[in-house]
Amino acid sequence: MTTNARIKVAVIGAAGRMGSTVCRAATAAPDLELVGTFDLGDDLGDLAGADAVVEFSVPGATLANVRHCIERGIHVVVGTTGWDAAKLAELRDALTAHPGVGVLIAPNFAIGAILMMRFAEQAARFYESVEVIELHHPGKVDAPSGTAARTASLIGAAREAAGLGAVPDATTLDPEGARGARVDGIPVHAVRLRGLVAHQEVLFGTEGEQLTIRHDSFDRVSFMPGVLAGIRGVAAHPGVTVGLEHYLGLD
Ligand SMILES: NC(=O)C1=CN([C@@H]2O[C@H](COP(=O)(O)OP(=O)(O)OC[C@H]3O[C@@H](n4cnc5c(N)ncnc54)[C@H](OP(=O)(O)O)[C@@H]3O)[C@@H](O)[C@H]2O)C=CC1
Ligand SMILES: O=C(O)C1=N[C@H](C(=O)O)C[C@H](O)C1
Repeated sequence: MTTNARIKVAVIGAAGRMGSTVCRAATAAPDLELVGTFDLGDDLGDLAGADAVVEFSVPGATLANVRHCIERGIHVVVGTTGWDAAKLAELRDALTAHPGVGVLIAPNFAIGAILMMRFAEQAARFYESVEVIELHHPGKVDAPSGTAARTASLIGAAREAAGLGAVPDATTLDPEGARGARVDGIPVHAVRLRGLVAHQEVLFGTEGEQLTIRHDSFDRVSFMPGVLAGIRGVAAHPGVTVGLEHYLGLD
């Protein structure tokens, strides 16, 4: 009888809302072994000999943490937000010396959120108007959410490919910024409300009809199947992958 070795996993940001949930999920998974937990101020060292690290910290710290892993040849599954084009370029640069290392950057690990982004991308070319509303718990430090930014970018690219122009909007007077942020030309609005976890609506409009695509994460366990799929798949995906959909056959 052959027994497969368990994947050794360490978690950075382990004391946080997501990190602590990942620790429980990894401990419960029979094919994973939680070997190390790290948080702010801890020496990451050799990350307790982990094969793969899960990183859920803060946007200002994630690049340095991921670099630390890459330099030690350790695969990384990243959920932390704030990965703009400049940070991704630095990451790709760091990986050139470690071509066998896999890094997954996933703006959202919930399967429904991944499908929401895909459906929004598909719908984009059919509608003149679109707006993204993201709604989160008030402990969230970044706005707009990584999911909303990614959704808007995907919609923006799909609109451009379809030859659609700017979304119609006659606003010329908005001293308080009531029309929200713009990401790749798409209006994005952020709500912070006690009691919420992570939610998003994508509103599409054209003459005489509206399409609303909505996803709700009511509990952080919603992210765990995706995180575990990331841990199990990351070694087989060397280089940088943005979006768990590429591990799920959705690309
Ligand atoms: N991709 C996805 O599916 C999801 C992504 N997220 C993202 O994950 C990130 C974390 O979210 P959440 O768990 O709610 O946040 P929390 O604030 O609850 O957790 C972050 C943890 O990281 C710690 N931390 C801060 N700085 C460092 C550092 N330099 N090194 C290691 N740890 C550090 C914090 O410590 P301290 O509190 O002492 O500062 C805290 O314990 C956010 O960017 C969020 O947007 C969240 C949910 C799902
Ligand atoms: O901070 C959160 O909670 C979440 N962050 C991610 C984001 O910014 O998109 C994913 C999810 O929305 C929960």
